[in-house]
Amino acid sequence: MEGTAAAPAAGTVLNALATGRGSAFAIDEYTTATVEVSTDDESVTGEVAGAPDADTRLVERCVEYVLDAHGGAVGTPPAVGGHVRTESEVPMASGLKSSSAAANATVMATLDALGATDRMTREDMARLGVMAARDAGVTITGAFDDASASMLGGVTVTDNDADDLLARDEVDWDVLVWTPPEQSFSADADVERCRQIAPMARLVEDLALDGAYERAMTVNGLAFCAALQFDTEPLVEGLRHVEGVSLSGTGPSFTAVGDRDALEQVREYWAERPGTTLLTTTQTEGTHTV
Ligand SMILES: Nc1ncnc2c1ncn2[C@@H]1O[C@H](COP(=O)(O)OP(=O)(O)O)[C@@H](O)[C@H]1O
Ligand SMILES: O=C(O)C1=C[C@@H](OP(=O)(O)O)[C@@H](O)[C@H](O)C1
Repeated sequence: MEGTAAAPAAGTVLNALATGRGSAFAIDEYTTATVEVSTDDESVTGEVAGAPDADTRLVERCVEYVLDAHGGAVGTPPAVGGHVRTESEVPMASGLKSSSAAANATVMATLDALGATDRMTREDMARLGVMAARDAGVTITGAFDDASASMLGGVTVTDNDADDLLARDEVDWDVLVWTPPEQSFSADADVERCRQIAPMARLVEDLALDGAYERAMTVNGLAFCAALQFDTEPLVEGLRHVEGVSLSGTGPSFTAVGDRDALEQVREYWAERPGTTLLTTTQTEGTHTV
């Protein structure tokens, strides 16, 4: 029994490391998971296409959680083990929510393999991936902001302490992403410095809950570049042409949002920097079976 699902990456409106409240928006770049479940082999294994040394504990834990909850729900005999393989357009540990996309795709693909996608709401599928991310140690707050944006599509605002969805909205932006060649694992972020800018994070939250996402993400970008010691110059370059520009997550990627012509101009600055630039769009459908 095999199932496949694709989950979008996301960019940041509000990084949750300061207050536990975060906001993110889905973008049209995907991680795909294919899961084969077994009724006799109890092992759960994982692989990442093109990255033989990648840490597969997150996606294996996702398969285990779904099998525990629903392995016996549909077929007899029950599914007791499985193998997951992910393929990704999303660079790992670059601030573009590769972990949330991998978890969401794996949870939904496992349910698909069991013929059980109607047994959980999509919000709860995202919560299961968050539990797995906490177990695997790849997150600070659980990152329900990123997980919910990737699972539901559009923009979400969340309370990551309670895994509570405070708001969801749909936006239609072009999105420019600059990804420097370095990696920055969320689990290694300087949380103490982030907490010191909590008053700014609360302002960003108010703006996001009022629907002023672009202004919100720009304030987020200035505040978190300061806290996490990233260069603010990419933000200043972006603000010449668009209203929304930020460091994404704990970096090192930056995103800018607006219309295509303006983003083409920003791309000229960002393309001078090491790494890659990508023009994409927001995504409203969220995670889906393939
Ligand atoms: N395609 C994938 N397949 C399996 N696990 C993945 C995949 N992408 C990311 N991960 C997991 O997520 C971790 C990176 O998470 P994180 O540091 O939060 O980066 P990001 O900001 O991209 O989410 C990786 O070490 C790995 O455990
Ligand atoms: O681990 C976490 O709790 C978080 C990591 C950050 O994202 P990245 O994983 O993209 O760095 C941040 O934006 C998010 O709000 C919470």
